[in-house]
Amino acid sequence: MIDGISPLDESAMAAARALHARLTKPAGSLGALEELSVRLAGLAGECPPPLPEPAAVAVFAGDHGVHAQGVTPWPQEVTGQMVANFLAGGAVVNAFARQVGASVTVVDVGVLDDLGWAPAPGAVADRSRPGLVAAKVRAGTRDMTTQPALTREEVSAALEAGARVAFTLVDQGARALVTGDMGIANTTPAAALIAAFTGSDAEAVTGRGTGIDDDRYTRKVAVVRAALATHRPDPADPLGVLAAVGGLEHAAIAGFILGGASRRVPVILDGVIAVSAALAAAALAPDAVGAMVAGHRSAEPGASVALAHLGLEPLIDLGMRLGEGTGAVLSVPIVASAVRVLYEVATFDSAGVSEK
Ligand SMILES: O=C(O)c1ccc[n+]([C@@H]2O[C@H](COP(=O)([O-])O)[C@@H](O)[C@H]2O)c1
Ligand SMILES: Cc1cc2nc[nH]c2cc1C
Repeated sequence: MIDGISPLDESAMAAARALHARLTKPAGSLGALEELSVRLAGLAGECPPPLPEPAAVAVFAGDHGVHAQGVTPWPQEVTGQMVANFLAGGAVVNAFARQVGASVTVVDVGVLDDLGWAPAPGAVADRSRPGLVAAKVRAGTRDMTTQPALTREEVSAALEAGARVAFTLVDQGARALVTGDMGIANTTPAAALIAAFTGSDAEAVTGRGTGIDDDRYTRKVAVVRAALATHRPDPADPLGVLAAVGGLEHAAIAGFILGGASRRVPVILDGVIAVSAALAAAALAPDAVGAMVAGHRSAEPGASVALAHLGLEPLIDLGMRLGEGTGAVLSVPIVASAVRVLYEVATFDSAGVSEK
């Protein structure tokens, strides 16, 4: 899969730039949307590229051993409880997805709760619950302050689970993939991943997550710093970084991004968890960045550090810090509009509009 991720197609991008020059608008007047549509043409290898519809959100859920260090005020069981809420259609991501016509798939890669998947003794597990992909690699990570959060084998399994979800959604007709995450405490591994891949200081990339007071924030920065000092993760070894200080949803989202990139389908990134995973995906396959669209700028400081490292400008900035895929889902109509211009806008010639 990684070997199949190749650079953007230069001739399709040149065709999109040439088409933009003939459309009835001043050159450059659509700002970032112009370069986005050019990039999507390069990704698809054709101009115009396919409209990025329908979009499919995958919410990857996992729990975290580092929760024991007091990095979040929320109890761990909220992760599993929110999975149930997603499946019932009652979370913010469900409302936003309905607004833009996107599907929501929930993927358990590491929730502590068995979510009803553990078969009763002697019974065969019923894995057919709608909307939930049962792909638990293990029930939560280990505490990264005392040992590596994951083994390399567990990281590989989560990467593969994420890629499989991307392949399935594309096979089912999705033309844009949207990353979502749910995991109480997961902004701590996200910060550690961003520090490891960008070389930034722990304090510059650690934020307040769901919302924490100054005491807890100080502890959270110290936890990130201690984990990095203990494991000294090597950014040239992305699996090793994910194993040392990552999370199962972070690894699965990295695989999801790589899966989408290998199918040359745009992957719209949500907040700090998604962009920390994107750093791992880019370290594994640098050309995967061509498939990444930064849906929004999360309020978490690490998100901006990661986006700058990836060279991505987010489409919207509403001060959001929810996760679930919510910020990325809001950007789906913007991505679609960028492409629609290439199909529907008249040229100066066809519309009889004078050029300057
Ligand atoms: O997407 C973001 O940038 C984001 C920022 C802050 C919090 N979150 C969400 O909040 C949870 C993690 O927050 P915390 O404080 O427990 O680390 C997890 O479920 C994330 O989806 C998400
Ligand atoms: C209620 C709640 C909803 C969430 N959605 C994503 N992260 C979350 C964290 C909490 C605490």
